[in-house]
Amino acid sequence: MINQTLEQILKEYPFALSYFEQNKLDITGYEGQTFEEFLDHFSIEELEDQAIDKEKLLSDFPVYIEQMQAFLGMEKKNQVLSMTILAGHDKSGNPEGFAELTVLTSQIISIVGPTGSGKSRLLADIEWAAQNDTPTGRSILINGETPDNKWRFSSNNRLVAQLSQNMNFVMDLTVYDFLNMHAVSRMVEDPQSVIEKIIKAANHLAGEKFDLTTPVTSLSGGQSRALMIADTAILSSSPIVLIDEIENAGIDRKKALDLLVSSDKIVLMATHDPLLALMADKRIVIKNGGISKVIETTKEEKELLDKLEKMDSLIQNARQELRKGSTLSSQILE
Ligand SMILES: Nc1ncnc2c1ncn2[C@@H]1O[C@H](COP(=O)(O)OP(=O)(O)OP(=O)(O)O)[C@@H](O)[C@H]1O
Repeated sequence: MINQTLEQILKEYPFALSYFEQNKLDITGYEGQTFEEFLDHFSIEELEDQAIDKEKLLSDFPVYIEQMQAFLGMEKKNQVLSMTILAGHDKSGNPEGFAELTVLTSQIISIVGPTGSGKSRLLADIEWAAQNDTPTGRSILINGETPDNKWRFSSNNRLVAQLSQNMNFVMDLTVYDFLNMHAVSRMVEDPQSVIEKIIKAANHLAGEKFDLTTPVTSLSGGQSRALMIADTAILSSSPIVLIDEIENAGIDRKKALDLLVSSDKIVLMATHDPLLALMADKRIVIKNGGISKVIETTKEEKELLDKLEKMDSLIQNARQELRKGSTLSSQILE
């Protein structure tokens, strides 16, 4: 907030105007400046004449905003706009090959590296919002600051939604019951329409269709994945989605990522799949437990991705034909 202009602050917190009024501060004409810049425009004489205590005004301001928010019942809950990883060290104790990495909402970051190199450890550091208290020594910032403890200790305010490879349901519910339970616990206004939206999105991702009456225990691996991704994108309050390998998930991976990104999530995925790795905006390369570098996906790689996607769809078609019991011919390459 301290870096926001007065105009931005008033847009977000209209009641801030009364703070300025109470303190007899006329901000007219200074809307494009920060509060500190505005206070800096007073001359020493003016500060003395008007008994303006700059330091106190600045430090009281966020407290006032917080108190007013709580009073008005509009506490900011899950507004995460960015996540920053501050470097730690690899398994041998050497510093990581980057200093800090900030990821914004709607960005996708892939994590690549050999088996056992520490991909899951990085995801776990993020999930736990590490504060130099895990084997890697990394720290995680949210919106540029040390995260509030609610992210670590509250079950309602989960920072991270994990989508892991195995999604085996053990409960005896229909898809409708499952979604309804989630919608009610999230206290959404119109559960019915949210449920409709999720099942539609899930079927858009899944190879074989299913409906609300299907018991969750009889969903295929791909269907349950699709359901969880749609549920996470549409109903979960967690701003960060961590995906551990979705290569063989039997879903349309591109559509799945598009859906998550369109819901303003920060998406990080550990993967060995070139298609997924290149769909990301950046990729983190892990070696020996440390991030050795962060690569921005190049224009050439994005062009290559187009070609790889075409090759991939040929393979998918071949797979589809085999499933149907067809005999394959070189025609599938056309
Ligand atoms: N910087 C580090 N310092 C100390 N231990 C680490 C570090 N990074 C990872 N480890 C440990 O190394 C082991 C392997 O890491 P991890 O399971 O994250 O690898 P992975 O890349 O996810 O492997 P896979 O691809 O097989 O899933 C874990 O026990 C993890 O806690």
